[in-house]
Amino acid sequence: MADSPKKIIIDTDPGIDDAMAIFLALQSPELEVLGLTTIFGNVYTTLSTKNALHLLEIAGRTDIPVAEGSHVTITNGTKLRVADFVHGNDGLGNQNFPPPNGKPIDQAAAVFLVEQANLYPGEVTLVALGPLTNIALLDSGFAKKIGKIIILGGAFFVNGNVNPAAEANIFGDPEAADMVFISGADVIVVGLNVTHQVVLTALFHKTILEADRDKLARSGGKFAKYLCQIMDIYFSYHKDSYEIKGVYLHDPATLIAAVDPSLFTYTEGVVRVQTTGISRGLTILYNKQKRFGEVSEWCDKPTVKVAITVDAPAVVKLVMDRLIDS
Ligand SMILES: O=c1[nH]cnc2c1ncn2[C@@H]1O[C@H](CO)[C@@H](O)[C@H]1O
Repeated sequence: MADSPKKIIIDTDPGIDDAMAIFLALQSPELEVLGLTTIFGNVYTTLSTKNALHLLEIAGRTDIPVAEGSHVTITNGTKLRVADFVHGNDGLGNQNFPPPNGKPIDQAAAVFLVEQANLYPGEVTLVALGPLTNIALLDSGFAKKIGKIIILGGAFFVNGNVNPAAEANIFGDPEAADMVFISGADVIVVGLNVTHQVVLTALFHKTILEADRDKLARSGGKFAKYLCQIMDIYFSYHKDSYEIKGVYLHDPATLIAAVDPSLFTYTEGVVRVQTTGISRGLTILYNKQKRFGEVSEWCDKPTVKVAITVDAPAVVKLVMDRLIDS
């Protein structure tokens, strides 16, 4: 008998690549989406919630609940940095879609997460695609009850994307991220060192006939077409910032780690987050290759699994196939 699908909750800040990851999840028979929880990051939380509801309406999956998350960081910070220059003012490529008809459920994200983890102890995978505030709000009981947390965040041994030190999700709430990394939960972290290898190619000159973007546009896939409609700004941001003819698939690659973790390799160690100074948001992995003599902030802390390599062609193929076949 086939395994029953893996129950997942996606904590998200949609976001163009979040939209892609949400659609992918809905297209993956290996997964059952229990709900979406929202957070600030690419946009403010209120807009994340609207976008999550909108995307579920586009998908015809209004049966899936959306629980709104925190509007402030774990330290009550309100000066949030959102990435409208990456995703547009509306988070979805400046398309001015009509507001969604649906509403979030009455439960806050943190309450919904605890309820689902209690309902299915050890069985729920939380895929965290934004800053980690909602998860840091939960106590140690949650770390024990949740099956796995797969996090898009950090930059291990490479530069960040907010500045040379910090990746955007960790930079959004460094204190929260540090709490989650040492929470003792079964955590997998997928950082920029891996997601920057997973590129969806674009046609910018006529010699690349079979760019991924064109295959999506030419396909009849409902999700592929919708994504092509919203993705222009994401492509031009990558061209301007990185001079690449394509886009990084941060959120979709992380979602694929829930579908098939064997497409990645991992190293295990303690991860801490720098919370002060010019390197605020820096993720530091202690890989345990040396036993240090002095007691430090890395001693006796639970380890997490950090993705180190990825079968990028296989991940891109899975993403493409599932969006085209929709
Ligand atoms: O330069 C950037 N600043 C802020 N957010 C970014 C930037 N580039 C990409 N992302 C967004 O942050 C997550 C990965 O770090 C992804 O959700 C991506 O869309």
